[in-house]
Amino acid sequence: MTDPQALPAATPLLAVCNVSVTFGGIVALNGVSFDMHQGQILGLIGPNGAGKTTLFNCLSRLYQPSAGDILMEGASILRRPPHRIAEIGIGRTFQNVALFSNLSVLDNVRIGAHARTQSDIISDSLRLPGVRRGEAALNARVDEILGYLELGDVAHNVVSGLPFGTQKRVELARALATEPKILLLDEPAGGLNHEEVYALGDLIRRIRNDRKITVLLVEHHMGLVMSIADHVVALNFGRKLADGTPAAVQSDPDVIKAYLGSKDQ
Ligand SMILES: Nc1ncnc2c1ncn2[C@@H]1O[C@H](COP(=O)(O)OP(=O)(O)OP(=O)(O)O)[C@@H](O)[C@H]1O
Repeated sequence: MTDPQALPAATPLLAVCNVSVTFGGIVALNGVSFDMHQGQILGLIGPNGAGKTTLFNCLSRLYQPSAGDILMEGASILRRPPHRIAEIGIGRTFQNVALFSNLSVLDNVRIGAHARTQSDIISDSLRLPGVRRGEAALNARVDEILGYLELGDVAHNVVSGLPFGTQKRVELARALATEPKILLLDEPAGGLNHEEVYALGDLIRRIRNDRKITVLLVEHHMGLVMSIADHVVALNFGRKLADGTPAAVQSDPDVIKAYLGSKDQ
């Protein structure tokens, strides 16, 4: 967990600084900047093609910006490969659920927890005392998270047989098992019904409140974003259009115009 005391008050947990991304001739992001502070839920919105996924992919290190920087606790993350972002406290979920579908819920969550262990193959195979202690701590962490997300009853079920909404919770559990400081959620409401979206909003808020995890939410479901975000950043055509409280962004004339000109809700 981030200790807010550890950072100077003015240092954001995450800073997106003038980030641009081009694909051939297409400018997907054009000089986008914003800060995220510890404990915030930040909603990233914008009509189709605005650049949300591109930015999300830069944060999770799948894309490399052509200009600009992304700082986590003041240090650039841009030389870090995607499989090493968990080490610095960035966890993520995927739009269409990316679990090991033939493995159990428990094994999927253990894989997330392993991303944070210090063990290596030699000490693992020798079963050194430090490894055994690490395993016990890992098992306790996984059990706690399964309980927290009410997945205990399906812990030994194979993921592919579970309803989509449950699979999404397993993905969240796997991301939480990496003990993130920031959780990046890519359209978590996609494919969920009304009740499930409501429960998801409640869960995201609880995760922030109970576990002190900062959340970045890329989401088309405006009701969800506006009900749980403390801060909203709106993009359009790769540029930042607005940045402020949900109420301020929702009533921003440029945001209204961008949405009225699109097929989004
Ligand atoms: N891999 C890629 N190659 C070429 N162009 C891309 C690529 N990814 C995104 N783009 C383009 O970059 C722009 C931003 O796309 P992006 O997917 O980031 O928008 P978005 O806001 O996530 O849209 P949506 O809400 O529809 O998912 C669009 O013009 C898109 O066509």
